[in-house]
Amino acid sequence: MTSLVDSAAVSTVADPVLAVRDVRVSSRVDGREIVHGVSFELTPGKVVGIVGESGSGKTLTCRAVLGILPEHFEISGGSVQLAGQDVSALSQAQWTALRGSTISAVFQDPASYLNPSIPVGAQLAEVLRVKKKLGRRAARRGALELLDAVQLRDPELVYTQYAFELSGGMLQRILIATAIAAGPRVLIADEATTALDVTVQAEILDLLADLRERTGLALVVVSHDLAVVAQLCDEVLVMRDGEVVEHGATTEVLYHPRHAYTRLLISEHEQYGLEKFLDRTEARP
Ligand SMILES: Nc1ncnc2c1ncn2[C@@H]1O[C@H](COP(=O)(O)OP(=O)(O)OP(=O)(O)O)[C@@H](O)[C@H]1O
Repeated sequence: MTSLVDSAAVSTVADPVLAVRDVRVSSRVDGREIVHGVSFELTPGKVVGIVGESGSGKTLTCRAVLGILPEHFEISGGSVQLAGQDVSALSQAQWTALRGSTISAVFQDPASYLNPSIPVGAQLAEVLRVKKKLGRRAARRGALELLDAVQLRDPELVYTQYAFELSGGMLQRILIATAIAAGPRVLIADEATTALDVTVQAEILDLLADLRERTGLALVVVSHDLAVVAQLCDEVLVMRDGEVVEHGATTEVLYHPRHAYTRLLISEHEQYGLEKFLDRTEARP
């Protein structure tokens, strides 16, 4: 049987799956620009991190890339190319088709994305029915396989459970399973581990690293936590007040920060044990 999870072949061609070029986001109400030009590229299996304090524009950047900006914001400059396609030309229907199957996202607070009155397995199976056009039995089988892939013990039991019966870490795994159900090439994780305790957070980060390794999934990891980025990302963008103040290889940015703001973020994180993650990053081939 072909595995749903492993079927996304790792491309050997390093064409970017996502190319964000000088993206600007402005308010439609007063024309004020809030995000002042963000650029980065993702090739298969690459992980880019976006860090910065609250309100620096990380989420608006992600929403711009996902085509889900709040109503009173618009992309006012630059371009987003997804799998070679300029997204500004997409209709709503085309966007709906791409979301899930090419680009997907997980956010903080997984419980709010699940229906409390339907077992989580049925919700996951529904995604497979809609997005992958699977029949009822194949969708159930696929859902169980995904629950297993996100390392939930006893997928058969979890399949039948409701959101309120599951811990935050389990719910986040289910959200990740849902997000990768249609085999996207890019996953945006926006503060996806922020609400979790440190041990569970580390497990979820390992899971994302494992998915990237096995499926070539490219990731955008948004976090106010530099340690998260240090653990997972090849490249990092540091944002402040809607501006990218520094962008480079993670080890460069974290070991040789050029901008005073990056140095400040690092010094604030030292008390939380950033060095531990930096060691891991350095050890990576
Ligand atoms: N729906 C919205 N309505 C009005 N202003 C918004 C909205 N979303 C974001 N903003 C404003 O845009 C700016 C950037 O916000 P954004 O959510 O992108 O920041 P962030 O870096 O993701 O912060 P956080 O870590 O708190 O999520 C902030 O000044 C914020 O107040």
